[in-house]
This record gives sequence, structure tokens and C-alpha cells, in this order.
Amino acid sequence: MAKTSLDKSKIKILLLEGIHQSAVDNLLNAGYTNIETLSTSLSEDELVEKIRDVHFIGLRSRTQLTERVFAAAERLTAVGCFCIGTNQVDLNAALERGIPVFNAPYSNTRSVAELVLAEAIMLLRGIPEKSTRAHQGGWLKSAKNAHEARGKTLGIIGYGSIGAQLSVLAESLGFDVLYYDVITKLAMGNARQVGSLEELLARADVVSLHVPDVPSTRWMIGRDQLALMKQTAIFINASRGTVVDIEALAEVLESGKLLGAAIDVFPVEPKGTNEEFVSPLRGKDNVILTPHIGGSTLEAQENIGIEVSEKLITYSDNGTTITSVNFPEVALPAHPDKHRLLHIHENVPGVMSEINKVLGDEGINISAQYLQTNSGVGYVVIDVDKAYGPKALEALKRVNHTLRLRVLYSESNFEA
Ligand SMILES: NC(=O)C1=CN([C@@H]2O[C@H](COP(=O)(O)OP(=O)(O)OC[C@H]3O[C@@H](n4cnc5c(N)ncnc54)[C@H](O)[C@@H]3O)[C@@H](O)[C@H]2O)C=CC1
Ligand SMILES: O=C(O)CCC(=O)C(=O)O
Repeated sequence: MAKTSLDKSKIKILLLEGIHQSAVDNLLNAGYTNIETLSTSLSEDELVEKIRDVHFIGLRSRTQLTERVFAAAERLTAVGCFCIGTNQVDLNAALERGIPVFNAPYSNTRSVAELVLAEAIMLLRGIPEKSTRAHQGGWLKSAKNAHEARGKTLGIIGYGSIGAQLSVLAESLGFDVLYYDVITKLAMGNARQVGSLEELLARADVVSLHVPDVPSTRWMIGRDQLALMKQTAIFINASRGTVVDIEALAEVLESGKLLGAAIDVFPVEPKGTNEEFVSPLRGKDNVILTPHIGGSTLEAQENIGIEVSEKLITYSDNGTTITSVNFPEVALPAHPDKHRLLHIHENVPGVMSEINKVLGDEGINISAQYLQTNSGVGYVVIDVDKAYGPKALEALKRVNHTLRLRVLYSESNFEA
């Protein structure tokens, strides 16, 4: 069923998982006053109930927006992932309903790179074990298995924003950097790309993963891959918990292989601070365990809050979808002296000619038209003189394959 937009003051925004106040401030400044914030994520059942009257939802990595949640989200207009990863959102379910999904692709890059570098140095020196012993009253003063970072080889798997940033920071400390990526990437500094994952695993003293959660990365590190690593290597994962077979890693560490590991992400993560964290890696004093906080710095969270809320505001205010991760990207100039109709439809042949026909049949003159499609949907934005707006809206409602219809720059009595 086609959906039309609402007056700004009626737009309901739900922000989950303790999204930074900067997002709330931004939304309030833009005139969006109906905002609910929660410090936790919600279960699927809770979301199905809660999302029915929500127009914009903001979340981080813990909230799962499944097909079932989207099916219940009758009014949902856009999704903001206040993070980099978007694997927690069923992007196709969103697309099929004409819902763009936005994220913050760079705002926490630096935070992750800094944490990984710090962990590499701590593990090269055996600090977790030495610190634990000192807390227990012990005194493990020894150079055994303690190394400088200088001259060691850092192997980065996934040379995107985080991998490349880590590469630059690591080289400045004296690491030799190798990286493996499925596509050819321009090297930062003196880093060198290797031809295979196997080669990287065999050559690196420190291995760090920075790939997204996609089918090709699911469980890409298991027993066979860990077996290729040096006996005294260090293993770090701050990407996604689905990338590493955690049981296999626990067994390898148990066997005495690997100097240590630092793991920030897990196949199953607690939904909130009160839920117990269960992992076969618990209790190992050469393993740093962190609760998915690679991107959790005040600097990153503030920037993410601003960046993603701006994307939601821009989409809500004028229809721009630039940087959406699932949606045709359209950059739109503001035309507040016109009525702007946003028509989202299934991308099948004939829809555009039908749109132009229904508008032509009504004698509606188009001031501007912007179209972009992807394999799933077509997104056409049509500006008309205000006199034509209501008639154009009615005409567009009749177009076959319409998924969603919104009106901007209109008086509230004209909006449905
Ligand atoms: N622990 C945390 O708090 C955080 C975790 N992340 C995770 O880190 C991931 C990476 O972030 P970015 O560097 O910004 O992403 P990005 O998209 O810039 O880079 C990912 C790189 O991985 C490569 N890649 C994809 N599949 C691969 C495969 N099978 N083998 C090797 N390389 C492959 C891509 O070609 C790309 O160069 C995010 O997708 C997210 O899941 C991101 C931020 C915070
Ligand atoms: O801050 C979060 O909740 C998740 C960070 C993360 O994993 C990401 O940005 O992809």
C-alpha cells in the first residue's frame, strides 16, 4: 500500500542503544520533537510492538531489524545505523518496502584503529597476564615472550577505512605492514598487499581482522586458518563475531599456540549490561576480552550522532538519499516554493511512463524531476507548482508498483 508523509511535528523517532545526545540535539534543532530514547536494544518481540507507529529508528550494533520487524513497521520511513556495520539490518526487507538505511561509514574508524594498535602492543609484552598476576599479588617480572613492535609484521585482513588507518598508525611505530583484501587496494606508506589469506597468516606476527559481515567473511578464520599462523603470533578481531570460529580459537590458545589474542566482537553478544557474557575465551589471561567497544569513544559517538541524524533529517526534510547503503542515491536541491513528491516504486519496466502519463493526463506541469534506480527500487522525485500538489499526489497514488509516496514542503492539511 502506498504511504504518504506526515507533518513534521507528528514524526515519531525512536533512538535505541544509548545513541549520543548530539543526535537528539540535532533532531530537536531541526524541529523534530517527538523523540524517544532508550539506553538498551529491544528484542524482536518488543520491537514488533514498539515499531508500529515509528517513522525513524536509530540503532547501533545490537538491535536486529529483521523481516518480521519490518513487516510490523507500517510507518517506518528510514533507518539510521549509528555505527559502521549494517549487518544487523535486513537491508533487502527495508528496500522492498522503500525504506532507505543510512550509517556512519567513517566516524569511529580511528577509535577502532587506536584500540587495535594498543592491544597489539599490550599482547606483544604479555601485559594482560602480568597485570592479572600483579592484581593477585604476584610479580611476573620477565622478558620472556615480550617483544617490541618495531620490526614485527602486522597482517591486516580487510584494507578498508579501518585497515588502512591502522596501517598508517602501525607503520609510524615501526611495524612492517602486509594486508590481504579481496580487491586491489592502494597501499598506505610502505605497506604491501599479499595475494592470499594463507600467505598473510603465515607471515604475520600480529593478525588483525577488519572485514564486514558478508557471506564471504562468515567463519573465514577457523581451525585450518589458525593452523597456518606462527606459533608465537597474536590474533585480533574487532570486526564481527561471525568472522571467527571462536571455539577453534579457544582450542588453539588452549594448545599453547599463539602468544595471545584480543577479541572485541563475538558470535553471540549480550543484549545489555545485565546479561551474562558467555564465551569459551573467558578465564584465559593471555586474551583481552572487550565488550564490542572498538568504536565506543566519546569523540566517535558524538560525531556519529551528528552524522547519522543529519542524514535522517536531510532525507526527511528534502528527500536526499546520498550515502544510503541500500537505496538509490539522489542529491536534491531544496525547492521549498514547490511541492515535492517522493515516489518509491518497484523497479519494473513501465513505471516511469505511467507516472508521466498520470501527471500529463491531469495537466500537471513538472518543474523538476530526479530519478535513480537500483536493482530493487526506483526513486523518483518530482517538484510541481504548489497549485498542482494535491492533484499530483492523488494521481501518483494510482500508479502501479508504488511502494511509498511522500510529500514535502506542503501544508499539513494537504498531507495525508
Ligand atoms: N568493533 C567495533 O566496535 C567496530 C567494528 N567495525 C567492523 O569493522 C568492519 C570494517 O570496517 P571498515 O574498515 O570501515 O569497512 P570497509 O568497508 O571500509 O572495509 C572493509 C574491507 O574488507 C574487504 N573485504 C570484504 N570481504 C573480504 C574478504 N572476504 N576478505 C578480505 N577482505 C575483504 C573490503 O574489500 C574492504 O576493503 C565493519 O564492517 C564493522 O563490521 C566497525 C566499526 C566499529
Ligand atoms: O557502537 C556500536 O554499537 C557498534 C560499532 C560497530 O561495530 C560498527 O560501527 O560497526
